[in-house]
Amino acid sequence: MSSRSEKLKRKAVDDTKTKAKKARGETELGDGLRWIQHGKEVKGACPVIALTSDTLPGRDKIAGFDIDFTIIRTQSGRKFATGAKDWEMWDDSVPAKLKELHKDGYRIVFFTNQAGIEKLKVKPNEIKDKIEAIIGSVGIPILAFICTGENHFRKPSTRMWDFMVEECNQSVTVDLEKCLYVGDAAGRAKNWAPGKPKDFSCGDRMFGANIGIKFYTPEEYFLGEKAAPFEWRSLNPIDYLKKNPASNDKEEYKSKNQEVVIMVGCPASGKSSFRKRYFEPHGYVAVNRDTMGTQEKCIKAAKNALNEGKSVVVDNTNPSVAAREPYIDMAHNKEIACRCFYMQTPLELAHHLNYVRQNQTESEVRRIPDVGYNVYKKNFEEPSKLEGFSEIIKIDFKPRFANAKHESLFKNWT
Ligand SMILES: Nc1ncnc2c1ncn2[C@@H]1O[C@H](COP(=O)(O)OP(=O)(O)OP(=O)(O)O)[C@@H](O)[C@H]1O
Repeated sequence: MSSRSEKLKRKAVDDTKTKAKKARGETELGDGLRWIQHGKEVKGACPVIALTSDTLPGRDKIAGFDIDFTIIRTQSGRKFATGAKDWEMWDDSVPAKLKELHKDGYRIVFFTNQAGIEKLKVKPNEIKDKIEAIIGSVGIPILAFICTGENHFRKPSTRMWDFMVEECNQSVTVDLEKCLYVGDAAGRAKNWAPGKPKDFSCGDRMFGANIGIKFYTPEEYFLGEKAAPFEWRSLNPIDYLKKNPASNDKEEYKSKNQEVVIMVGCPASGKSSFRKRYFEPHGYVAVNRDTMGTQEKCIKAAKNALNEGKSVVVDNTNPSVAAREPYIDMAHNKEIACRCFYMQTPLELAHHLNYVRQNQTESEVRRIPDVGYNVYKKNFEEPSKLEGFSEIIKIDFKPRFANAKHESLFKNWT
């Protein structure tokens, strides 16, 4: 056989082996590195794709890095890469610095939010190929965790980190004091350095803070620049709790007489928690569109409960006069009182609670998107006694925690 046909044959065998490896989720990188999927699938997509290894020994020191505009930048100069090959090192110093960390006993780990995958704007293979190429070019084993959408694992949630230390570090305990995280989403304002644009978010800095490890921007870490000023851009949960310590009040809101209670408040302002705490234990029947499906079903359920002599609590956002009217009419027809409980939870806090709730749930239930808040704002009409309420009671938010996990999630930046 000619040497050319031998070469072709060898290449065909190699290609088949590579294909088989790829089909098994394995890479050409060695060290047992292979791609896995993690988390419950939603609409056919897994929330996390991860490059992990069962054979690499675990390490107690983790150096975490965001990828885009931290480890690499686009070669094209665009904001978003035009393909798997559109990248170059963010700075020439990056590979040497990563190698040095590796030599010093750190496990290098990439954590990247890639919501473009869920939006079908970017293919998982494009990101995977890019990560493999980066690792190949640095020449050390690196783990990688890709969050594929706006799900529970998205930074600044610590879930990708938790999964990495709990299940991908060969049971070696991580020493947070020695760990660090580097990312460009650091909350810096426009012109934080001459001509620099505003950071698109503060998510990387929050991610580091939520884990409880040191955080650096790429400029600080790779170029040795001084720390630039920044803003968190959302509720400061620790400060909030200092100013508003958790309460364990014994307030009572129930009525001795049959009545209709209408809750009013934006998404995640705490309405359901409130009615579960103060009304349901006293036999009030809750009607709620999220669980019942439609307004018609809520109205029917409310009528039935009232006819059985029970009190009813309408636990919807109820922003408008029109949304509240059918329930006020029901109360008037029955000649019973109708009270309005109007949540005063500030919007920024409700947004925070929206994320707390997402992180509390093990299921795939996600936070209410911004559009839910916009619809509420658009339809909002301040509740008034002229609508027929016997009383309007404004409820200030008081933190109360069901358990330690709830409290610790509340303390996370979101
Ligand atoms: N007083 C509180 N202290 C601490 N956390 C709270 C409190 N009230 C509610 N939360 C948390 O805030 C999140 C949202 O609360 P809840 O589901 O009660 O809001 P909601 O107004 O009923 O939301 P939606 O309108 O979307 O149904 C939950 O994670 C809940 O645990």
